[in-house]
Amino acid sequence: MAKLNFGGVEENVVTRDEFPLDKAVKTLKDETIAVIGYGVQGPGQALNLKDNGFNVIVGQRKNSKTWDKAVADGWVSGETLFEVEEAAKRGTIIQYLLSDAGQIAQWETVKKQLNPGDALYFSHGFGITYKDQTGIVPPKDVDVILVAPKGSGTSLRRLFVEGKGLNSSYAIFQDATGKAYDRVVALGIGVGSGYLFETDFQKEVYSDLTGERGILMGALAGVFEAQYEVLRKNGHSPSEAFNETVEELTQSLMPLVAENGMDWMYANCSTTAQRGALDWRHKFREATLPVFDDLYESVKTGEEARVTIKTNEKEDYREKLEEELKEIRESELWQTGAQVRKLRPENN
Ligand SMILES: NC(=O)C1=CN([C@@H]2O[C@H](COP(=O)(O)OP(=O)(O)OC[C@H]3O[C@@H](n4cnc5c(N)ncnc54)[C@H](O)[C@@H]3O)[C@@H](O)[C@H]2O)C=CC1
Ligand SMILES: CC(=O)[C@](C)(O)C(=O)O
Ligand SMILES: [Mg+2]
Ligand SMILES: [Mg+2]
Repeated sequence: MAKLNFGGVEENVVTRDEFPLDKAVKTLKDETIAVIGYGVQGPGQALNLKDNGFNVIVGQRKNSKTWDKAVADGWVSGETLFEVEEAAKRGTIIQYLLSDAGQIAQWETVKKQLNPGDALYFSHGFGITYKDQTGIVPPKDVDVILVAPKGSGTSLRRLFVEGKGLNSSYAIFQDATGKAYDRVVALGIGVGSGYLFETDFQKEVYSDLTGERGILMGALAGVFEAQYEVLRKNGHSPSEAFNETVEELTQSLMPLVAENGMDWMYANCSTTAQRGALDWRHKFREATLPVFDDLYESVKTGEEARVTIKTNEKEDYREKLEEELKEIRESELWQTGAQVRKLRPENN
């Protein structure tokens, strides 16, 4: 493990130089990795591990869309693709990648298949941290570890195919075998992480729930809508409002931030933009800080977990979700977006 300096703060991280892929493969050469669940993270992690030379099988409910997706991706029924229970039985490392609500529903089944010395792996601290609500309490004789890729499973796979990668956090909740560290790091490198930073299950879930409800998804969508509305009610066309709110951000400015930081993006904009943005930055920070404080509190008290579990365990969850996404998709803002995307030079 290396200590690296992040803006003046030292952190424990694991890099690929220190723990190369061949070392990871060697570490897990006698293990069978059972990836349980083939939704978003499942395919990304399972396929990356397989292509990196690990022994991988997939566990998924038969007669489901995702079973068919696994078959289409090359997993073979009875050889590398099994029902959840059978895969959990065969695995020595159980990657528990059902949806967080699905993990609650399947826990008794999976728990029965855990043998002493196995490793139970999560990509989220949710099940363990909110154990009072999830009932997920692993037996004492298994390792309990976490690798949480900081992004969608879709990006994890896409970037891997392009020879790039996402960063992930890793954590050890329980080290029953004395091998938990080697196992978790080998898996983190195996799923295609760039570097691994250390965390614990609680910090992972608190930061992740804050991030996705905040700037990564919730705040992003809300702030887009607010600015778009102000432009529209002041007589600007949909094209003008969308380009000035979304398109310029995703196509021009965020790639600059990704490449070289916020100051560099500012440096590549006009002096007029710089002056105004530098002033308004403070006002936006002050306006949103209390909302972020509320959000963090709601995560910490378990309220966010409660709401998530309650809605996600309903039978018609997927249908209800689709209705809400449809409302966004069919709004003027995002319909304009669809039209604008078609008109990008590379798309026509
Ligand atoms: N979506 C993502 O890219 C990310 C997800 N994670 C974490 O990874 C884990 C997996 O998440 P996703 O891939 O998004 O899950 P998902 O919502 O795509 O579902 C995964 C699988 O769970 C199965 N499933 C759901 N309910 C079930 C039930 N009651 N019984 C049996 N199977 C059931 C589905 O068929 C699907 O194959 C979660 O802990 C999540 O928080 C972490 C980082 C990013
Ligand atoms: C993609 C990711 O890391 C999220 C947003 O936290 C999630 O899908 O849960
Ligand atoms: Mg998340
Ligand atoms: Mg996340």
